[in-house]
Amino acid sequence: MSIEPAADIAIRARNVTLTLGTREAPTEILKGIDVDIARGSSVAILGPSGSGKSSLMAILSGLERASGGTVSVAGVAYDSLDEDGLALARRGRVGIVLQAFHLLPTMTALENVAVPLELAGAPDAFARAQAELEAVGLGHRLTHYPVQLSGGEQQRVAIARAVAGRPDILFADEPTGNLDGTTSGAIVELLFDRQRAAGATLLIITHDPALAQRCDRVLTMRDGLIVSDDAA
Ligand SMILES: Nc1ncnc2c1ncn2[C@@H]1O[C@H](COP(=O)(O)OP(=O)(O)OP(=O)(O)O)[C@@H](O)[C@H]1O
Repeated sequence: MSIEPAADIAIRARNVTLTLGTREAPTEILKGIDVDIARGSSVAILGPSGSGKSSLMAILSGLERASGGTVSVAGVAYDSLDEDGLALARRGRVGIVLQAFHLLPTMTALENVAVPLELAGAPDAFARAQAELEAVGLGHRLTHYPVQLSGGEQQRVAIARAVAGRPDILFADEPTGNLDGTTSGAIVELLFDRQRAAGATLLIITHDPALAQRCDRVLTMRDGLIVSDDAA
């Protein structure tokens, strides 16, 4: 079955399932997700703890393999059971921001942004990384190590790293979960700002209704399914 989506669709999922646990005692985490995400849109995923939000994002961002179904991300259509497809998705044009920042502790802020660019073959990796860090207000923290940065500053580095590769799609899993209220607000503004600058599609998991209202569309998950789909 071809799932090649129209050019205005950034993400297409069809009957995506995830089953974990043992053969004797399988647990259905995702029970058949169907969704199309429009290119350039911002979409929030809400839902109670354990409803499958992070699992869905892990599959759509290429970090995890689905048990069944098909996915097309950033123009790469693949069968989610197919290793080659997964490798393609990983090389695809996606950026990821996670709650726990996930910076490499032995690298400076500049290196954390530049090294992935270099590994991706960008010729001007350090210059681009510096420009991205300046864009997130960290031009004065280039040589600082993560341990020397505040939580908000670390998340800014993570956002700079995610957008530096000029992704078609930006995934954010509770990007403000480890930050205080004031810092959260600033990080959210920054994320939307960088999304617009990159012209990227933004998929964001949040427990914050105010943040969800900032998005074009809100999906709510419950028990492994999308149970509501609203324009915000
Ligand atoms: N590797 C795993 N093995 C077994 N169960 C898992 C595994 N990863 C996740 N789960 C289970 O899958 C369910 C969905 O988890 P997931 O992290 O996707 O939910 P979530 O909606 O993102 O929750 P939260 O808001 O708490 O982050 C949970 O019940 C979780 O315990």
